[in-house]
Amino acid sequence: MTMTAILKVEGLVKAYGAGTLALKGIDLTVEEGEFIAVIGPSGAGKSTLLRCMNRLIEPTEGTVSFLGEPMNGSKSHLRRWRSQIGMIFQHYNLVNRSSVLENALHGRLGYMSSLAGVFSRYSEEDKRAAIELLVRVGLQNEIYKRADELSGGQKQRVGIARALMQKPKLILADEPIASLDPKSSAVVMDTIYDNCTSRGIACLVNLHQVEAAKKYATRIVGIKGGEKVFDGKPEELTDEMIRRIYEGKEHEMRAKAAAGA
Ligand SMILES: Nc1ncnc2c1ncn2[C@@H]1O[C@H](COP(=O)(O)OP(=O)(O)OP(=O)(O)O)[C@@H](O)[C@H]1O
Repeated sequence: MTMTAILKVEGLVKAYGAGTLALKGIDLTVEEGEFIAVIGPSGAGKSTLLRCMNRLIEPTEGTVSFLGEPMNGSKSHLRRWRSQIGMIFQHYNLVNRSSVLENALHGRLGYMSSLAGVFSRYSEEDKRAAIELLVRVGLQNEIYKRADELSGGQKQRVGIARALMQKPKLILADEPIASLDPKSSAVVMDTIYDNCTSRGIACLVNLHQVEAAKKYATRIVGIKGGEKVFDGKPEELTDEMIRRIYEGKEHEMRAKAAAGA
């Protein structure tokens, strides 16, 4: 049986202005059911890669295809594309003065007409689904609180519920636990992992923490200086390879591995 590629990146190059070549020709395919961790030192290009995948950043060269279809750059295509890819951010990107429930419902915006979206006219079905998801991520007592009343770990779980509300085929998470303490990090990673695997959602997550990558990922991709230097199973990621990926920035890896342990 051949697996369907969810997302395919070919020859991806990103230059910021004239000076910085952040990605130097990356090829990467995300298959159905995969939970991929992208690791690498700061400045390696992890965020740039993920943002090119969702077209938050325009690649300089190369193609990105989603479910076999290359992104054509039109507004309607971009809208449809983004509605099927859930995003989870390091700093949560919630609307602070809105309720937890409203923030989760924002995941439906990509599927609504602009007018219904402007007036937040969510269907009863969407509201029930949002409440169900918020219960599932452990926020049953926070549903009507304002987002800014929550702890970091709780905010990130709202971010997860919002992404799941899109009923996405793929979730892209950009350092989802970089701002969290170890205990909240574990809860957030468990929540992402359980929900993606039980719903058949592929996931690609940028992580600083090598330990967390090894614990959750079905596949690990190592990025260094804008190039893919490792792509394999967690058990194939040797200490020597980890040293190579973080060469010259070992302090970062150790500090962050400890935080993720
Ligand atoms: N908007 C930008 N303008 C110019 N250069 C940028 C911009 N964003 C990123 N860069 C540069 O591109 C390179 C890759 O950055 P990127 O943020 O993708 O790395 P990263 O691996 O995600 O790092 P971190 O773990 O610190 O977030 C770095 O050299 C960075 O300085």
